[in-house]
Amino acid sequence: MAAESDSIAGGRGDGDIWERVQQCVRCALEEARLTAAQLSAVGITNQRESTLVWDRHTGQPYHNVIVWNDTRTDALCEQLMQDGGKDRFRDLVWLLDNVPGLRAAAHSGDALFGTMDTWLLWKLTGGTQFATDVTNASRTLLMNVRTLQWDEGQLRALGVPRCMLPEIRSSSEIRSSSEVYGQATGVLEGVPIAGILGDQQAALFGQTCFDPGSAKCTYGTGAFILMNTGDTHGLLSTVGYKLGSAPFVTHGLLSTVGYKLGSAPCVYALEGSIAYAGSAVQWCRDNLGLFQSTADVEALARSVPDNGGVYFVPAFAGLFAPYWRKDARGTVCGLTAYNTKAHIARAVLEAAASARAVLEAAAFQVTEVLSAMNTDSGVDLRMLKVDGGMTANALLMQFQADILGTPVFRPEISETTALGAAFAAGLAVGVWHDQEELRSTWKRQQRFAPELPSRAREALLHSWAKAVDKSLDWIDDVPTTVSAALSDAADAAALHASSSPRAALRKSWASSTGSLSALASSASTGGGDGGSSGGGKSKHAPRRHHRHKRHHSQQQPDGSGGGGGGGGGGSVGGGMVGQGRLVAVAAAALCVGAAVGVALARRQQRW
Ligand SMILES: Nc1ncnc2c1ncn2[C@@H]1O[C@H](COP(=O)(O)OP(=O)(O)O)[C@@H](O)[C@H]1O
Ligand SMILES: O=P(O)(O)OC[C@H](O)CO
Repeated sequence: MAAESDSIAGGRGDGDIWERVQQCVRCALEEARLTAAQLSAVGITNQRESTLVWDRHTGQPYHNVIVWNDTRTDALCEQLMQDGGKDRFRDLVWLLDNVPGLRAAAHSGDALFGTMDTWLLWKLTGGTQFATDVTNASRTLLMNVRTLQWDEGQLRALGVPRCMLPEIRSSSEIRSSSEVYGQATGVLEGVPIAGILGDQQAALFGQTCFDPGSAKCTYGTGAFILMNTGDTHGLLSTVGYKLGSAPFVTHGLLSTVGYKLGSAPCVYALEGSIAYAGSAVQWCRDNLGLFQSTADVEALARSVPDNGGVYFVPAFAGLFAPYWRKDARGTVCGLTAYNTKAHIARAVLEAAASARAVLEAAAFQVTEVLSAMNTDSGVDLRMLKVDGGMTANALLMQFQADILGTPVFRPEISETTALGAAFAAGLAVGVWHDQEELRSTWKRQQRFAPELPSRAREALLHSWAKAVDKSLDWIDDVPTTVSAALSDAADAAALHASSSPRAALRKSWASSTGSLSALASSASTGGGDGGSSGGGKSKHAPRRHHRHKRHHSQQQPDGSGGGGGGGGGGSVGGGMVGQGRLVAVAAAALCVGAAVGVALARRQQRW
């Protein structure tokens, strides 16, 4: 089924993923000058929520992968919410509803469901092992986070047959060869697969955030902050609401599974997710052509002393934590009346100020999530451990510390996600003896201390909050482009009944200027040219009730879209020296949508 066109956001052929994972494993082995036979164990870590359904007999997927930030299932979510649920797992239900014959195949036991870890485990073991770990299972919202088993009530409510779901196991099958996930075949022939962790939980583990209150932020495509909350699912006192077996929702954060080592109690975590972080930098590079490579953003941003009053809210597919607003859209604020079109053209070409704003946006978002976390957990964060591709950017890291008012620690190994998977697998087979030993391997590469006076910090946060406010309330039932207004046949009658496409566009414009009622009335008399672009103290757009039926401005013609282009090029690397005679190398094979952390054991060699 990989023949269907693959868009970055809309899905990927499974064949691509499997092929690329094998390629990356080969590359990792080659670079490390090792053979599979020299490996002690392999751990799998993966982009979470991304979903695949395949035929158990042929191994053929029924559909492309639906990745975590795909918005094609928005309408389904709306429907589920109206039916009384919220945050229910949507991707599998969408597939069951939309792929011809899939529901019957699911009920007959022919169709298997998995997140990418399950798919890779199944492929690596020649189709003999069908399992997932608690962290990945928890992201489907089909698992009961207390019993750590599939929730029968939830399955019934969503019409998901139990027989298509994998067995749920721990994240690290500790010290028993009979308990590892399975033995690999093919490219990793004979190697025990001994650990599985969703990528963000793997980073938490790789950062050795083992104590309650310790937290990390991974800056990749999105940015994900996880704080260890201990072995009791204990945020009940601050719970905002809870529905079914879905995680508890507090201040826009999710209580989720952190990791589970063998038969030890499960460790939980509080999570704040930000949809666009590194992907906003990619957007500047690819869609605006502001610079050649993502690393160039730092020099461009450093070429101006500050953001010049420009704020950029990358709400391309709405805002995730702590807002969870699907109606928000990307916004650039703070352009002044002094700017001419020449300034705008120059700004688009050089974009120094906005490049800085893009970086700062990531830091602002993380700061907000951490502030919500402090409130919910009752623990004040004293330091933040960071990892992921964006942490190469020292300007961003310094700004993060400044705006947070808390030191930021960058480790020697920034591919902490792969490292965490290697740790989980290595623990299982005895490469490391315990978590204390893992903790002792964590090395700081740089500490970024906050330098910004609190007065300045507060001023910036104030302006950021205003910018966020301006990004809200953008998407409603009215199309925002001429083509959407004209081509939406289903809406034509309604539009003609109430107004014209011209009026619809004016309405969107009015919303953007915060003067909806004035413009709506001028539209009805045929007047109004969009109003003044200049001064005056603009008030915030009036809040309206939204039904969010369609997201015209975001979706692609195929209904996909909104994704941030998760994943990215492969990267292989990361080295560390273990205690004693064994040296462990975490080799990350990052593919579109999937990553394999390989724990390699080798004697007396430094990497
Ligand atoms: N020097 C840099 N400055 C800012 N962003 C960067 C830099 N280098 C990489 N990035 C961003 O980091 C992201 C890749 O990080 P990575 O951890 O590999 O993400 P993922 O695991 O989601 O694929 C990309 O979105 C890229 O734009
Ligand atoms: O695409 P990433 O690497 O930012 O991570 C995706 C997360 O796993 C989504 O839950």
